[in-house]
Amino acid sequence: MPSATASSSAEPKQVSASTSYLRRDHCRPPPLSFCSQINANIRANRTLDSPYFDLAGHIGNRAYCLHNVAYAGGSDETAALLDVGVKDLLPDLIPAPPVPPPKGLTFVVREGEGKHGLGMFAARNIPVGGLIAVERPILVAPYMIALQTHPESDFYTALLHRLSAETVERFMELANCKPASECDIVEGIIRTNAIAITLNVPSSPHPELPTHRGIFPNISRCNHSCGPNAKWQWDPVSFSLSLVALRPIEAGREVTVAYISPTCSRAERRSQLKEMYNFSCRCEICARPAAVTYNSDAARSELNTVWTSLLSFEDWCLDPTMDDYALIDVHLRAVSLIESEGLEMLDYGKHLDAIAMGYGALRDVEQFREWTWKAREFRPTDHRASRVLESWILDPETFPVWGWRISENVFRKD
Ligand SMILES: C[S@@+](CC[C@H](N)C(=O)[O-])C[C@H]1O[C@@H](n2cnc3c(N)ncnc32)[C@H](O)[C@@H]1O
Repeated sequence: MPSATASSSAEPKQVSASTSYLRRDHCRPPPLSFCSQINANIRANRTLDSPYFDLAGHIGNRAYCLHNVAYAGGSDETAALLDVGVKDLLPDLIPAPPVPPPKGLTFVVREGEGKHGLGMFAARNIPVGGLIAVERPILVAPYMIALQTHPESDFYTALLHRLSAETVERFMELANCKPASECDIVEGIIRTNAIAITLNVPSSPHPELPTHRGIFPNISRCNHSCGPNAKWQWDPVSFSLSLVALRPIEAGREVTVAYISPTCSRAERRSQLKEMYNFSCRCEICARPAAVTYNSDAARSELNTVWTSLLSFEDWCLDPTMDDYALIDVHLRAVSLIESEGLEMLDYGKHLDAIAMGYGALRDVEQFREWTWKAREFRPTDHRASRVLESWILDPETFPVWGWRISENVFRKD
């Protein structure tokens, strides 16, 4: 296993773009009982928004191809298993990432003290919003390919044959949390390291079509934390995944992401991680004493519903019977819970914006400036937004909803 890997040192061999088509009999539907089980799961999954999903129909209409993605001016290599229709919709040449990879060494991959195997560690101080890595996937496959009757591993082996020896070696060095009794090594590596990505293709009438999984040479090395200090950002146009800091990360600290939704209870999180990735989570949040965990579970459950129970800014502006601080207080509470739980991934920036906006609507110059500054600090790399926020700090009266909650309330109809 590599002991240290620089973000800028990956130089895989270039392979020419090519496509080969798989025989259609690879797409025979699975047995009925299996279909009903998958149908029930997909129909119940509200994020897929597919209440009438029919697996047999889905499989019957699918034909897959193996394809080497071609990148403009780049040396990255990606072997992809794609639905033929999806492949036809992708451009022949994928453009460069909108933001170039950070210059110099931002991380190293090494063993940590936590006995999590290898992990990513900050090689220098990284500010909030700082870019830690930008990478192209080594492999891409549809999220639903597990449903083929043809052994899944055959597809993956065919994909690996399309990559250079160095890239295959890097892939084979990735962690495998699956026992041999469950699947072969290649499939185990994919299931351990896959990150969900969405391709730029229309989702209707098959909402599951854009969803794929990608394996990344370094970013897949990130270990999990229930209070992660970084997040993934996938750009479907440039086929690139960025790793971005959610809090300042000191040099030498481990960079972590959340593999699962962090808003469920400690027990639920641990059971999901055990089932999906076969590990007992050793993150700082899980290691806290029982009394803290009790409050933490309650805080996460509250954060899970904060947006659904929230009144709108317009309603708050309109209703003179409502407390002036009703809306701001909800967002202040969310910010305090997020900070104590290390959950900046849960719309922290949106809560900061809402608080600043609320104080602006109340014409509270001091608080407006303070919270607009916090909102600006949370997204230092978004230069356009920073300029706008700075101009409002300098001259609050230029803020578009300045004073809307008081006196000449523009929403009030009477
Ligand atoms: C995607 S890999 C991460 C990189 C991996 N540590 C390596 O050596 O390549 C996922 C595996 O890392 C380990 N892991 C990740 N986060 C962990 C955590 N919070 N506690 C314990 N083990 C963890 C588990 O073995 C898990 O199956």
